[in-house]
Amino acid sequence: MLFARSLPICAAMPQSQLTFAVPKGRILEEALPVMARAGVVPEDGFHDKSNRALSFATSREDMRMIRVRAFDVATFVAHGAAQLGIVGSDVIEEFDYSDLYAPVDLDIGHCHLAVAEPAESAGAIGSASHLRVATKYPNLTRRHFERMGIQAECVKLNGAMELAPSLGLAGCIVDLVSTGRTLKENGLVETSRILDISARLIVNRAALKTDSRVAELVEAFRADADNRKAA
Ligand SMILES: Nc1ncnc2c1ncn2[C@@H]1O[C@H](COP(=O)(O)OP(=O)(O)OP(=O)(O)O)[C@@H](O)[C@H]1O
Ligand SMILES: O=P(O)(O)OC[C@H]1O[C@H](OP(=O)(O)OP(=O)(O)O)[C@H](O)[C@@H]1O
Repeated sequence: MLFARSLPICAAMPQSQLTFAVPKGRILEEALPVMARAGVVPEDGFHDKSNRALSFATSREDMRMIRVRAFDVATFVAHGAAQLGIVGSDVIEEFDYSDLYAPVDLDIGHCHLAVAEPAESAGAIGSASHLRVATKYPNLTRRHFERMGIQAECVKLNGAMELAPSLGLAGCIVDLVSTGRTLKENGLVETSRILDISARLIVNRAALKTDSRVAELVEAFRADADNRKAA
């Protein structure tokens, strides 16, 4: 305590490292140019697919980039382990973390969350009072069906949801759709659209309040998004 009080206040004190979390899959390709325009470029090793490192230096000395699963981006940022991140609004809505703030819609990673049923019995769930649903999004799914007065029992899967109805695991699925090809090729049809999705810049609320670099980055991403909208 005595030591902390006697520390001199020095303007040139080194700043702590910022951590920027990005999802490792499909959003990444679209996110990298957006990040570059905001002044954040990962080191060359980031693009090497055989590289097993998860944390990378960036063009900013005071920032590293971590590459994690999409759902984990929100977890790292909400807990303050990363100050900033990019993630789909599906993930933000599913978790609903109070410490997470999503100030900029990046207008990339567009898709939507939908209910899909077997083509041969499409519409059948409308009359059910209880349903078994395969999904990666149990919270959004329960909320959606509650609004319809249907109790949804969710079977949590992490991928290949489309297999569940034909194998008797669930009556329908709630999953992401972009081209619709996966549904079609697996004998399913979309019967209800739940949520339109795009990728967002997310920040930890406490970091935004206490670190001016976070607020500056939010402004840089916002200016870029506004420029693209105006173009
Ligand atoms: N067709 C699509 N299918 C899945 N996600 C899509 C699609 N189109 C856009 N997205 C967005 O991409 C996000 C997934 O991002 P990404 O693939 O980069 O993460 P990931 O870490 O590889 O995901 P996972 O945890 O499934 O491995 C979704 O949360 C969604 O917001
Ligand atoms: O409408 P489409 O363009 O066909 O895209 C939708 C598919 O893409 C996603 O899966 P992904 O490829 O991310 O694999 P996953 O099943 O492992 O999540 C999603 O879960 C759908 O299965």
